[in-house]
Amino acid sequence: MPETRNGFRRLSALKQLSGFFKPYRLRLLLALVVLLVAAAATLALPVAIKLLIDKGYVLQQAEMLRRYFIVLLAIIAVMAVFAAARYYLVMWLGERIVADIRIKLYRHVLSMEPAFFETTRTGEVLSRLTTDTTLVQSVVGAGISVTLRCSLLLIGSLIMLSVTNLELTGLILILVPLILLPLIFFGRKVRRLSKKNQDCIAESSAIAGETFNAIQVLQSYNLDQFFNHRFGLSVEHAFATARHRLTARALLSAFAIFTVFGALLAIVWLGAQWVQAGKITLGELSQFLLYGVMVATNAAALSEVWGDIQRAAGAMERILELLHTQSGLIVPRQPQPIPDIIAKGVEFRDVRFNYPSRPQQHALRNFSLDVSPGETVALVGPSGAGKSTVFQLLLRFYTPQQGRITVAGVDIVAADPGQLRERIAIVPQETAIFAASVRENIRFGRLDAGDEDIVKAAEAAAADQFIRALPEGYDTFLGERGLRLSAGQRQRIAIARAILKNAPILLLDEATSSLDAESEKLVQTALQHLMEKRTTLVIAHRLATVLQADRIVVINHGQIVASGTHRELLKQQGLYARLAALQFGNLDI
Ligand SMILES: Nc1ncnc2c1ncn2[C@@H]1O[C@H](COP(=O)(O)OP(=O)(O)OP(=O)(O)O)[C@@H](O)[C@H]1O
Repeated sequence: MPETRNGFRRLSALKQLSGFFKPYRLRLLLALVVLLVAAAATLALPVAIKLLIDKGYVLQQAEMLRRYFIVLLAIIAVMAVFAAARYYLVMWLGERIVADIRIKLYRHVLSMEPAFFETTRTGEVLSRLTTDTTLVQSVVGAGISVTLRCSLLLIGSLIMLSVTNLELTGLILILVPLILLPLIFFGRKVRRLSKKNQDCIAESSAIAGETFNAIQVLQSYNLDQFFNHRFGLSVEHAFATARHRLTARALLSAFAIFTVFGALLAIVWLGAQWVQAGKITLGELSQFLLYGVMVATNAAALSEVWGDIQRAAGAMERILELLHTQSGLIVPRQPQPIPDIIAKGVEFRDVRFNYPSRPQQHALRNFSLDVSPGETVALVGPSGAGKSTVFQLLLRFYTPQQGRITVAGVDIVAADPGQLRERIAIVPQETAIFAASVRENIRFGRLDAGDEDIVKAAEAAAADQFIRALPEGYDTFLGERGLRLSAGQRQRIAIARAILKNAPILLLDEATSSLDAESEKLVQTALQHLMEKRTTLVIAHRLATVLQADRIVVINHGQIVASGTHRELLKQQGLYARLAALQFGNLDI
């Protein structure tokens, strides 16, 4: 029984759906009314048929017959109209609520701090956004409707049965569970087998996806035979599980048809004898049979939908867990405004920080750095020294455990993170290109920018020329399946984006990938434009950049170990001299 108890416990997750129903209370009420009317019409049908047979046919009264036919037609019309209205209203609610859940989930996930994405796999979040919400939709839409309708019809037809004939009702109450229990048992087995079948199909799709992505490697190593065999095995495995499922399903239908119709036959046989003996009328027997069928079909539908509801409750549980995850970023109630024109620059004062996932290891410690307005400071240090961490903290993706960071004299913890990020433009090492046109991709720097501003930004980023040479110029679609840009071109798009943003602070993570001399020159020119009159922090990988910087700060093990100009630092013969020799090669400048 623990599975059932667990099932009931899980159902409490579905209760939380009521909050999502709130804005649509009127529609919900209307759906319930429509549901009731449709159920009442369905329940009235056997009574009308009984009257038609007994009063119309048996008594051979033409006028009566016509009248009952009209009543029957009216009942059928009400059933049809209200069933359609019920379907539309209930399914509408399902679609609407799931759309609301999706929007809320996406908004929530987007507001999470980067630490959340370190511990949660993107695939998992995506699956909650798509698969889990679809499961919930099946319940909110069809599931609730089926449960309510079938419960109403089951109870209604049982009452009507007992009113019609108590003895036969007793017989039905014995027969229905006898038929249903094995059917439910078999049904579960079939469901388990179809899940297994789905998993096998998913596995073969995964193999196909993997090979299509690596098609060049696969062909160059002549691996087609190998993967043909592997894919074939996986498909055959899926076929074998499908065969199992089909066998079980076929047996299930044979059993269902035989038992259901057998039971009906038994009732008809018994009923026919009673009709002959004058115990009941023919109409009563027909009415009884119809209610009997209603009891059986609705009980079957309810048992079927129970599994769906449980699965949806599990999905809802996972969705709620995600919705209730709090972002670690604390936003002050009354944030201190950061002035637009930064007269005081950026200051790190005695900052100590370790990433949440590595509490023992300081990514930065005793870190103090002043960057004056308009100054360019180059950060240099070995891999893992903490250079990117400086950026992460300044953007307030994380909060330091000790010390403070101020921008224009305002402690960033007291500021609104949105406003803080408005004041900062970042050019990362790897440019994110979205599935949109070149123009839109640059516009992400400032969403309200006009087309002219975009072209100007692209010109300043030395990107205009290559963009115009693309098949559709600025309207060329970039992205996953779109045109591929070279590394240098991608960087210049990112620079154009940052120029368009026109923020007073610039964070620049220079790409380590080497560009050819021509692109290198273009990117450097673009960067010069970008750094003009901005307070700039740059993680430097190129000699030209360090030479241009007002100051170079050398970081090692999360601490500043030296600072000065290129020449000064070279003279000290310390870490910088060694790094520079390795990274920049020729130092005779
Ligand atoms: N998200 C994270 N979670 C845990 N530890 C991290 C995280 N990001 C960086 N670190 C660790 O913090 C330290 C500083 O990393 P950081 O990325 O700032 O170095 P870096 O100087 O930018 O290195 P590189 O030049 O290789 O990019 C490293 O030891 C790194 O392993």
